[in-house]
Amino acid sequence: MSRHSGGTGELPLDDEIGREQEYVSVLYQRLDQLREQAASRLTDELRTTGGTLQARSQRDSSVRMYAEQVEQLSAVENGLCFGRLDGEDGSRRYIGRIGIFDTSGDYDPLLMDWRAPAARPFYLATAANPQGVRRRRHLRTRQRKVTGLNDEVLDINTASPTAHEELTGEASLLAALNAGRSGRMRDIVETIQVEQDKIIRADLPGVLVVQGGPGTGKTAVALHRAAYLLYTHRRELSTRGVLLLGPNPTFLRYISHVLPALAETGVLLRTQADLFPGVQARRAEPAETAALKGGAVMVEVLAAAVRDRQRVPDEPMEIEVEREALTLDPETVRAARDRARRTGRPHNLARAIFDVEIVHALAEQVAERIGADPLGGENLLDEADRAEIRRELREEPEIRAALDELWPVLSPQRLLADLYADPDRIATAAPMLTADERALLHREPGGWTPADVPLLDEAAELLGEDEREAAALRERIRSLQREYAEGVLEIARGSRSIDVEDEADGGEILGVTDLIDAERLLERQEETDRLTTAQRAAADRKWAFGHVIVDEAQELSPMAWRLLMRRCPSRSMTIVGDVAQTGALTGTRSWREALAPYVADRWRLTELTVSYRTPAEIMAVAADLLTEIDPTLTPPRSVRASGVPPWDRTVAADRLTAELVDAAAREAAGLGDGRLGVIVPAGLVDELGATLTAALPEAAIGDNPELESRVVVLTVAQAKGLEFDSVLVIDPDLIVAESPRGRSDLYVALTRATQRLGVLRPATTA
Ligand SMILES: Nc1ncnc2c1ncn2[C@@H]1O[C@H](COP(=O)(O)OP(=O)(O)OP(=O)(O)O)[C@@H](O)[C@H]1O
Repeated sequence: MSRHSGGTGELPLDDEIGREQEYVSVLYQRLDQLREQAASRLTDELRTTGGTLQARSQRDSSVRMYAEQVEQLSAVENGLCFGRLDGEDGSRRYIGRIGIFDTSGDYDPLLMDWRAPAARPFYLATAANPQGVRRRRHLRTRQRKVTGLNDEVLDINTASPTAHEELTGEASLLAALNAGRSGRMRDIVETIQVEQDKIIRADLPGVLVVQGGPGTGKTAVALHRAAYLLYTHRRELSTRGVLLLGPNPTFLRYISHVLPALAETGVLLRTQADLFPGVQARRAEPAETAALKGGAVMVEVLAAAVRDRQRVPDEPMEIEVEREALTLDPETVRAARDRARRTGRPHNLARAIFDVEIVHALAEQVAERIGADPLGGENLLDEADRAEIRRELREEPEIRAALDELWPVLSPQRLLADLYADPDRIATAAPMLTADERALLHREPGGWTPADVPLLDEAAELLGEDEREAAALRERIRSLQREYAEGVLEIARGSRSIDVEDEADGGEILGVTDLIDAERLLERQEETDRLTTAQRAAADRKWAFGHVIVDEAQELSPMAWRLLMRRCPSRSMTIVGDVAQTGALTGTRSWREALAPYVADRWRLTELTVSYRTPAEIMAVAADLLTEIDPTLTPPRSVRASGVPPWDRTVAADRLTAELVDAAAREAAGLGDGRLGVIVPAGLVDELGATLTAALPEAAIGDNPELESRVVVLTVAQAKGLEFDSVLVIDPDLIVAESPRGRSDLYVALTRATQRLGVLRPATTA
């Protein structure tokens, strides 16, 4: 394989770039036309009023379609076209982020979507297996300008002996890997590698596990797979949606630009904390409590907690109805409870049965009293009279209060808050836990933790939906619709629309936002649901996604797996993670164990083996640690060396802060346009963060730090999945000591750098 970063051997480089520029300029002209068309159609649709219900519904779909088109066409502006394939048969195909056709002629493809089957040789063709390709060309562009190109001629006879045969587009790949980091993840669409492509394009059905060491591109692959699946299975997935679950909000922000840049806006990005609609779980709690709540034992605890709310009184209960005393004895209540339980319905739905039984028993008492024959004959009331008595009793406030006390209708939040707040309730529901464990569950109400979310979901299943839940869903949908309507207007305003031109021409046509505001647009959309699938899915706890992708999946607890499986009854899932990086106590060390309860052994394992992030010098340090974590695990192979050996310095404990400030300032000065990550023990983050921000005002710190800052101070939990050009790891021994899976945490910390790593440790005084 021969490669040319300059000329192609056919034309001088400048001429070749000039020719590519002509082609790329045509593509951008077409992109502009398409965007303007979509924007003007959107504006037209928004102006349309009235009509039949069907006409309105049609218009609403058009509004959504054109709004999405405008967004997508704007998102692919950068790097629209990045490659070219020259076939052995003389054919030429340009590859890019979306497909563009020549509508003036025969609908020839001007640009082929990278996900189209015919674009695949761009990623797979090698000199040994050229797949009909003579030459692969990578085009480099800045904004709309072609700035360079790299060619690979796929000819086994001229293949360079020094080239890595397993890498495709090596020069472009290395350029991407060595580029400074920006604090936002970038897509890898220009340089996807063979082992990654196979995962991205794997079949939709079934559970696919992607195991790979740090920096092997798991997150990148997960995101590109989402884009590929939406393109290839658009019809199935556009109605059910795709969920991508990530470990924390900082991580989601880090990856949030990738899918839009691939023209895909339909994927719902969420953390576990956000998976119960209406709850934002931001409360903190100790790792042991979270671990306990994540354990499968909580299924039993919650079931018992629900049963505990179905009460049988110890003594007969007196209920006064219109100055007459009725009595509910424990046997009657027990019989009603058993009957309601035997229906197998969720608690809130079984309440109706319980009510019928109790009211029936009380009505019999009333009937006995008022229908008794003074002559000692049969009761004088017939069935119709008794039915009337039951109807009246059901309306009696005293009786309703008694029923509410014995079998209250509960929301998941109520059940869980009451349980946590009361040691007696915990003791009744959790006899299988130790006293210490039970004490961990006890807490005052006020907010939810991420570990509570799967429990709320479990509780919702046990309790069943009640009217309030349905009403809350309607309200959430309405508020989302309002946001959506505002979003559409933003797009119409932001796009280059005909309104502006018309006005410039002195025309009288009003701009779209003069004609309608978000509230009115919302009203017009009331009858039909115009939300995107992702938005509706986010609002609805029971939504069944078409595909679920989990990143950092090793962190999920058994309770979180249960929740996720409920959201994906089709079991079409991509599970991405690294069992060597597990930080959570209830996280998994074995995919088999985690998945067995749901799919037995019906899942496929794929592995990524090459680290694109971590240079060989840093990987060697991490590999030693990996052997300590689990000698059977193999570290990934680094794709490159940086030539910079990592350093590891021990300093006097009282000098740690000063040395950190010096090292951070030194690293920051040499960063160029890159980023520095300072990873510190959770127990020191406030103290060291404060010192560092005082010395380096550009440093960011906090629960959800700004990753685009040049220097970011974070804990390992926050750094999960992220990367920086240069990384400082502070007090590794404390990182190990303070966390339940300490060495795995340190492994994560040591593998975040793309170029340079330094470790600072305080000397022990012993
Ligand atoms: N084919 C590729 N071309 C260019 N860059 C790539 C490629 N594959 C991976 N990378 C880059 O390597 C880095 C690591 O990728 P990613 O974050 O997806 O790895 P990961 O396996 O999820 O890592 P971790 O387990 O540490 O979270 C990213 O900067 C990503 O863009």
